[in-house]
Amino acid sequence: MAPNITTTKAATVTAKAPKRAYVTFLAGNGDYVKGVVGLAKGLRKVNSKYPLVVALLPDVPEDHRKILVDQGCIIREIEPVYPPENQTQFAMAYYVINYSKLRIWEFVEYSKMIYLDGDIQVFDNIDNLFDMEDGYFYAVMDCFCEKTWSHTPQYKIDYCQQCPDKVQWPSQLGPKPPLYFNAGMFVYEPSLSTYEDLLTTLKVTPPTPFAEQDYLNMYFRDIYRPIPPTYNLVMAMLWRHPENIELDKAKVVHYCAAGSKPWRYTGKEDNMDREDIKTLVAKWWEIYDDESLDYNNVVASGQAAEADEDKQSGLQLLLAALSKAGGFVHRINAPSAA
Ligand SMILES: O=c1ccn([C@@H]2O[C@H](COP(=O)(O)OP(=O)(O)O)[C@@H](O)[C@H]2O)c(=O)[nH]1
Ligand SMILES: OC[C@H]1O[C@H](O[C@@H]2[C@@H](O)[C@H](O)[C@@H](O)[C@H](O)[C@@H]2O)[C@H](O)[C@@H](O)[C@H]1O
Ligand SMILES: [Mn+2]
Repeated sequence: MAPNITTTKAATVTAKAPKRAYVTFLAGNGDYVKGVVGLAKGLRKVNSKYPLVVALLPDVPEDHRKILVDQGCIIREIEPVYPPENQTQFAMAYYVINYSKLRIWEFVEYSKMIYLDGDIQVFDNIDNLFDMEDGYFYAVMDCFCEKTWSHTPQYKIDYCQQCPDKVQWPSQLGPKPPLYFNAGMFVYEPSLSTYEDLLTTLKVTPPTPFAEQDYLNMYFRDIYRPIPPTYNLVMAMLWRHPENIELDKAKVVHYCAAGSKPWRYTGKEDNMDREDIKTLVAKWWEIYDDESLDYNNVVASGQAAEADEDKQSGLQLLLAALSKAGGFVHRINAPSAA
């Protein structure tokens, strides 16, 4: 029921709500900044209630930082984190910088955060994930079928957690690997004690091909809870396990397959000429190119709407005062009695 013109002062003082935010990671002076701009605009398009924090390495240039601030991002410079000296061949050489993601556990001004890679786009609102039960690490299960996994026993025997009944795990290989998540998207709670322990444990953990993704899976294996693939569509699932995917239900798309980064897309790599990939890349560019989603335009249009609202409410106040002077009070905005 709409209030009449007299208003009452809010008497209650609300307790400070725990702060929540999305967070991503940016390194280097290359084109991943486009991924982060796209992510910031995508979160705005789905009307997320929470800001996007960008944890960035010192090598991110000033002009890229300004682009991100102009898109409403909160930028936080972090120091790199390197794994112990090792001879490991990472699945991708640049994965070594991904250990720096661990710094986001230090952002304890936030009670809960959702980490999203810069090559992720959010096409539907996922703010609900912040309300999941505390004390767990939530992420989507990965797939072992791409050749990036060729170093693993599961790849060699054609075993994948996405279809555990296809190939039985042979007992001679020891226990079946625990559920394994993709570290491009996860829901977590920043904590200084966890942060310190992550860095201390890293010093004595030999690095492995999927770098911080392997490490996070090892570290959080006891509190990891899988969430549906709608929250992180790992691109290779489209051709590896289409039976597990409902593309039109994908809320979050992870452009992690080789050649799928929208801002570098040529369509030449394996699987990149698929119609669904072309559509997903086009959907990413639609958001990236949409100027109405630019932070400054959204603020400006919000200010215009506010000014218009003020004008409207000023007019209504005047009308009400006039009608009161005439002996009766208009109920403002009151829906006409049915
Ligand atoms: O040169 C780089 C490489 C990686 N990243 C960040 O690290 C994340 C993980 O790398 P990537 O997504 O390429 O790994 P993938 O998911 O494709 O294995 C990226 O999404 C970016 O947020 C970056 O900022 N600059
Ligand atoms: O540093 C290791 C990276 O490992 C993961 O990417 C992989 C993984 O998804 C494989 O399963 C795919 O086959 C592969 O294409 C993809 O690059 C994370 O997405 C990324 O954030 C980061 O942790
Ligand atoms: Mn990624």
